Amino acid sequence: MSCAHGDPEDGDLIGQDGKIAVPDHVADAIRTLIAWAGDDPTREGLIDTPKRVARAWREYCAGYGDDPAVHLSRVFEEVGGYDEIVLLKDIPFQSHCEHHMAPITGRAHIAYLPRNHVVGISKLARVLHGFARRLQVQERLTAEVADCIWENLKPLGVAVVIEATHGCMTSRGVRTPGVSMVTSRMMGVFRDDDRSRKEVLSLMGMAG
Ligand SMILES: Nc1nc2c(ncn2[C@@H]2O[C@H](COP(=O)(O)OP(=O)(O)OP(=O)(O)O)[C@@H](O)[C@H]2O)c(=O)[nH]1
Ligand SMILES: [Zn+2]
Repeated sequence: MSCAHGDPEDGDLIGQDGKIAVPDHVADAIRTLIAWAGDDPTREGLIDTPKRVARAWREYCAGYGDDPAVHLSRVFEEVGGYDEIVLLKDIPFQSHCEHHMAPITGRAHIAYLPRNHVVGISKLARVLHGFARRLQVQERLTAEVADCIWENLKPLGVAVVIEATHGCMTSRGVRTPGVSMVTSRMMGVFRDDDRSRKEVLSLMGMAG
């Protein structure tokens, strides 16, 4: 599948402008929402908005066309005997909550303890984005990233910590800006061994 970056997927029609053609029923749904929100979808500034919104949502949700495990299929074994933690820290990401389709904006720290091979470091961020570009809850996003690395790299340990703010809490509902949600998933040695967990949390800049 090809949609990791919001590119057209198989079966998408491409319009004369080279962009994904938006089906009428999708544009109609967005027009209905604009009218329900209180504006006039036929006024000049909003005429093309349904198409823009539809394409934006295809981009926000490009992860549905991505199989994150594929990013972990190429591994390197010549690492000079390196057998310590590998950590990718402070990876910014954007997702959308499945309850309100509001933005989730945050940072992830992803670590693993290699067994006998490593993966190209950018691939950890690709796995994160593959799951983040879907409708999510933060707990599931955290678990999916950790499970994907665990199952595909078969390392000795995986640790994923995500800190994020939820638009559905800041701009609506309880309207409480400035709070972040922290979730973590520890597997293998990071779950079973206190010292390993403390070490990885300390490398992540979190009190172990
Ligand atoms: N656990 C968890 N909750 C989330 C996440 N994203 C959004 N939520 C929460 O999902 C809940 C949905 O609650 P509901 O009572 O069904 O919906 P609501 O009436 O819109 O709730 P309010 O946001 O409190 O106005 C809210 O408390 C959100 O803050 C997430 O990633 N994880
Ligand atoms: Zn929400």
